[in-house]
Amino acid sequence: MKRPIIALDLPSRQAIDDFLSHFPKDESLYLKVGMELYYQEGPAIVRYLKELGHDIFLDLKMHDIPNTVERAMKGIAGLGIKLTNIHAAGGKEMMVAAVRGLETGKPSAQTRPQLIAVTQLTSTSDEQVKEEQLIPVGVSESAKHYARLTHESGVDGVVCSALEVEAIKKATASDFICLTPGIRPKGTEIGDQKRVVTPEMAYTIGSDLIVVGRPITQAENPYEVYLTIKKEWNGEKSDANT
Ligand SMILES: O=c1ccn([C@@H]2O[C@H](COP(=O)(O)O)[C@@H](O)[C@H]2O)c(=O)[nH]1
Repeated sequence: MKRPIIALDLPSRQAIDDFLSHFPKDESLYLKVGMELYYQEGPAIVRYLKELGHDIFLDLKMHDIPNTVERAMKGIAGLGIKLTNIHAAGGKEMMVAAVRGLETGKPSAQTRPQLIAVTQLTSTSDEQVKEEQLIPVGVSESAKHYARLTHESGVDGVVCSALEVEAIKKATASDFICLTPGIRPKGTEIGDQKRVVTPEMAYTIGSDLIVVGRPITQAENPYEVYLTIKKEWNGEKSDANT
């Protein structure tokens, strides 16, 4: 069964321990360590979560000059993470350098972590793309364009909204990874996200991976909500939908 990736947008190891105490100890989770946690706890938090038996998506969204990104990727390639990311807006040269950094930095016995690039953040609206980024084609076309550049750079996939998955796979390849945040079960608060779908829609559309944060981390019973989302994301009817 596919696992939704849980975004651990929490401030400390103590907060993580409290959160994970809601889950059975022997359940292996796919966890996202993002900027909030990594900037507080550093690489030790990744090693800690791995020791507990979890898989890690290290979401640092690197966006800098190619040399800096290559060296940073080289540094994280040995952490044993499954997946990490960059911003496609950094350009092809930067994306190629990121892949090279992961390849040269990985321990020889390991496969390199998968790399994906953010196209347009799921918190970005069509208006914002047109008015603030001065991209007249709008958010969906812009996301598709960045996905093409990402594919041409030898990167494994993209972060996009599930709303763009079909067009992106058509423009790249069916096995090009589409990871989609902006997941909101029916009736939950959207917050700052703009391009959202339910877990069930993400399943129907064909997202390869979904990331869910606040609907799980801020729930009264996180494990129950996690299981409901996991069911829907695997195409099973959940009680919430019957
Ligand atoms: O386009 C993007 C890229 C990354 N994210 C990250 O996903 C989670 C979503 O959290 P929610 O609480 O479910 O909104 C968060 O960690 C973001 O940094 C994204 O939302 N959109």
